[in-house]
Amino acid sequence: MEPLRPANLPPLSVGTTAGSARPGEEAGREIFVEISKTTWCMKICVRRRPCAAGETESSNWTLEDLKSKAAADTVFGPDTSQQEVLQSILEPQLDRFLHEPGFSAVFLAYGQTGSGKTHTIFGPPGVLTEHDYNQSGGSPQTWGFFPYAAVATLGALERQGLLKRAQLKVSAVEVYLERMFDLLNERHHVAVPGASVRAASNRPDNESTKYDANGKWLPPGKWLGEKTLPGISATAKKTVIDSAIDVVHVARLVEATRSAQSHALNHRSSRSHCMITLTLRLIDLTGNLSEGRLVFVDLAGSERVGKSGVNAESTGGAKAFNLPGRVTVDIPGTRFDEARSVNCSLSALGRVIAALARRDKYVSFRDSALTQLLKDPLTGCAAHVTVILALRAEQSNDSETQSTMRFGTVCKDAAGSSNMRAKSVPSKGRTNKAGAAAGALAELRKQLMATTEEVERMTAEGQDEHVNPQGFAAPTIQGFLDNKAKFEDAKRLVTRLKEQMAERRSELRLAGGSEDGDKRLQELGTSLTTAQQATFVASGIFYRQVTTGIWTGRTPALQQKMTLRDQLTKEIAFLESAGTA
Ligand SMILES: Nc1ncnc2c1ncn2[C@@H]1O[C@H](COP(=O)(O)OP(=O)(O)OP(=O)(O)O)[C@@H](O)[C@H]1O
Repeated sequence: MEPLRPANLPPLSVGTTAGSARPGEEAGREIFVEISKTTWCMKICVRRRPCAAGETESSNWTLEDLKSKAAADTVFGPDTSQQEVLQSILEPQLDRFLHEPGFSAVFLAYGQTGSGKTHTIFGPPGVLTEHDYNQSGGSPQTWGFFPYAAVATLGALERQGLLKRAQLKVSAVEVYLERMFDLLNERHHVAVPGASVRAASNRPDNESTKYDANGKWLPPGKWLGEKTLPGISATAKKTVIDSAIDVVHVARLVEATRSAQSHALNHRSSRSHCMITLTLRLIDLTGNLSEGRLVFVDLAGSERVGKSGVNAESTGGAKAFNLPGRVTVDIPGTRFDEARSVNCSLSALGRVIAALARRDKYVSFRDSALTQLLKDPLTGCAAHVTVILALRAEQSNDSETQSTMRFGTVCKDAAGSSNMRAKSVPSKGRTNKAGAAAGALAELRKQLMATTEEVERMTAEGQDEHVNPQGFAAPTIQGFLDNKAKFEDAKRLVTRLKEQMAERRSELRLAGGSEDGDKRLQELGTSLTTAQQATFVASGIFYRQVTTGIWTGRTPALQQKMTLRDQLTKEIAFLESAGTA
């Protein structure tokens, strides 16, 4: 594998991640330094985006005003490049992540719609491609926090010969209309006990709250007509990433599956909050296992519904792309509900942070799915939280700018009381309190054996997916199996074609060409339409056939056990390859 540390940035200031190993550095040693004490701290930074091409609107705000009003530690003006922001904000935390076992940091991008949150966390539209990566010979200068951090981490591990004893995993969860979805696992619903149900039912004024004929509360998924998703899991899937290309694929999958919508203020507006977690697990030379995390949160944009052209009659909720066969949401008022839901959850986040700042005994994390999701990263003992306040700051956005600044001051207050809280929040063992990897391995093997037995038992009981041949002629069964295979192939093809279109767009952009009239893009577009139609038809046939009783799906309980078995197997393989067997 090629060294992955981006060549176009100056060396990291600490440790061994830049260039070759330092004199005296022995592979695997320097990274395992002792940290005497971890603290919980919060930094605020303001990033003002430039006006879009063709816009000339002036602003009432100087950078100094912004800094003092938001109580910010750092301010970046419209001319600051992505690289400068990365170097100033991300790199110091990245250094610690790489050198202090168990170090955790959170980056929270907050701001009005279209202010540059996704730009900061992921990058501008269309840059997350293999093509861009290969052309730049490292992380492209435009890449955002998440892809840059992931690639830099892999590069550092490789240079230090630690790839065998380290594992980098990523998970991505979206909060959309108070429900959580796993973006790396076909948008399966991620259940966090009590979170979404309480959040919605506690708010009688919430437009998103609906009831059935008996007055029973209906979760949004039900009234949106969404199918029950198979395999609801308690936690999001963690995907192992081994190369820059894996990072590109993950980032693009997130981009493609996230709920997005075009409106007057942003043509690729994220209508959901998205949390990406990079987990680095390391086994040191004495066999101790540590786990550090970098958490990137791209919050959905707060919006004044009138400005974005959304009202109670607006139809067509966010489309989750890349989901062949999934029912598209198109319910009157859905976009309005989205805006309300986003604004409610951001208010809940503000209240939570304010309560933390006041050192309240009770902090209402359960007010929204977002705060439930952020509870762990925000209260972790080793968490270093950086809030990036993204701004448009032109005159017409004055009230949004004021409101973003207010969020900054709330966070700053919380930062002031952080030391107190750090003592009262118990550590979840993610600091350098490393467990012995060898002991963990023995425990995992025991768990694997028990889980495998469970899977076998449940399969023998008929809980795995199967065809029910009774009452069906052989050609009918064969027809069903053929269509099922066609459905799965078509889903894969749709995903591949979307990736190829993104690649082509990037090539054209780099070559300074236009997408209009590009033959290759048109061909891909036509193939995509055909593949989407095939998926739609096959999914219709599949679900109709399933209602005849010809096929029984796997039970969720067995699915969970099988997922657990796979995770345990991978985990054991990792520990064994790290030499702790
Ligand atoms: N600092 C910047 N420099 C150049 N372009 C930027 C900058 N910040 C944002 N943009 C551009 O502005 C547009 C909107 O940005 P982005 O999608 O990141 O906004 P957002 O805050 O995530 O909005 P939403 O909340 O609606 O999802 C994008 O095309 C993005 O590339």
